[in-house]
Amino acid sequence: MIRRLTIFGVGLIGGSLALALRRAGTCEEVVGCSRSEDHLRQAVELGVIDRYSLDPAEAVAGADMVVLAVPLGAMGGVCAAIRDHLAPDAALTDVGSAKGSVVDAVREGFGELPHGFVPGHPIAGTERSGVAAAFPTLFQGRRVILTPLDTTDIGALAKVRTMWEETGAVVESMSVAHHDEILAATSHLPHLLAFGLVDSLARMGERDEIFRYAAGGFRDFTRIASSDPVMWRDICLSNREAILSVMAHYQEDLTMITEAVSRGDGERLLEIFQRAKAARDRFCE
Ligand SMILES: NC(=O)c1ccc[n+]([C@@H]2O[C@H](COP(=O)([O-])OP(=O)(O)OC[C@H]3O[C@@H](n4cnc5c(N)ncnc54)[C@H](O)[C@@H]3O)[C@@H](O)[C@H]2O)c1
Ligand SMILES: O=C(O)C(=O)C[C@]1(C(=O)O)C=C[C@@H](O)C=C1
Repeated sequence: MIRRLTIFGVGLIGGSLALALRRAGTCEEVVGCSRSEDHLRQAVELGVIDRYSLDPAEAVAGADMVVLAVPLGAMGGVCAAIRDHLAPDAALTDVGSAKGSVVDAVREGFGELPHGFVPGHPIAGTERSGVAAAFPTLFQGRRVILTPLDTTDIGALAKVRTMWEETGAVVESMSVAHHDEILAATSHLPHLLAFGLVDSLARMGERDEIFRYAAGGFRDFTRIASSDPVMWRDICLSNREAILSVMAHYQEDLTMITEAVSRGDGERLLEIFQRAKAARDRFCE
C-alpha cells in the first residue's frame, strides 16, 4: 500500500498511473505537482489527484512514492528542486522513454544517485497528451521495464515493481543500455519515420491535396506523428547514440529496397516482404 504518492507531471502517463492505482485501491493519497496550475486544477476536477502543490518541496513532503512523469528534458530540474526534501526511505521512480539520460539527470540533480531510485518505463501510451487523455486501463497487460542500478535499494525495487503490477502491467527488468538500444529500434525509430514521412509529404503536396487521398494505410502508419513534438525532440536528444545506430542500419536496408525497385528485382522484393509479413504476423498473434 502506498500512503502518499507524489507525481511530477500529471499528464497522459502520470495521470493514467494515478487513475489505475486509485481504481486498484492501493494508494491512500495522490499529490500532483507540475508547472501549470490550470492542468493541476483540471486533474483534481477529473478525480485524478487528491490535491496539488506548485512547490516541488511541499509536494514531495511525506511521500513514500515519488514518480517523475515530466518530459525527459525536465527531469533534472525536478530532481534538483526535491533533493533536500525527499524522505530518505522514499522510493523514487520515473517513466521516461529513454533511461540513460534520466539516470544522468537524477545523478546530477541529487548530487549522487539516491538509493531509492528505480528507473522505469511503461511501454504504453497514445499519441495524445495531457491529463484529459489519461485513462486507468492504459497499462493493463502492457509491459513496464525497470532498469535497476547498482545503487538501487532492493526494497524500493520491490515497491516500484508492486506499484506497476497493481496497474495490471507485466514488469520486466533489464540494463539501462539494453533498454535504450531496444526502444531506439521499436519505438524511437518508428516515430522518427512517421514524423519524417508526414513532414516530407506535407511539404511536397500543394494545399494538403495529397492527404485528401490518404486512407487506412497512411492513417495506421502515421498515427504516431500526432504525438507531442516536444516529447519526441527530448527523446531524440536523450537517446542519440542508439537512435543513430539503428537509423544507419535502417537506411542501409531502405537503400537495399530502393535498389531492388530500381532493378525491377521482384524476387528480392518478395523475399523482403514475405520475411516482414511473417515477423509482424508472429508479433501481432
Ligand atoms: N506519451 C507516451 O506515449 C509515453 C509513454 C511512455 C513514457 N512516456 C514518458 O512519460 C513522460 C511524460 O509524457 P506524457 O506523454 O505523460 O506527457 P504529457 O505532456 O501528457 O504530461 C507531461 C506533464 O509534465 C508537466 N511538465 C512539463 N514540464 C514540467 C516541468 N518542468 N516541471 C513540472 N512539470 C512539468 C506538464 O505540465 C504535463 O502535466 C515523458 O518523459 C515521456 O518520455 C510517454
Ligand atoms: O502507442 C503510442 O502512441 C506510443 O507512441 C506509445 C509508445 C510506443 O509504443 O512507441 C511511445 C513512447 C513510449 O515511451 C512508450 C510507448
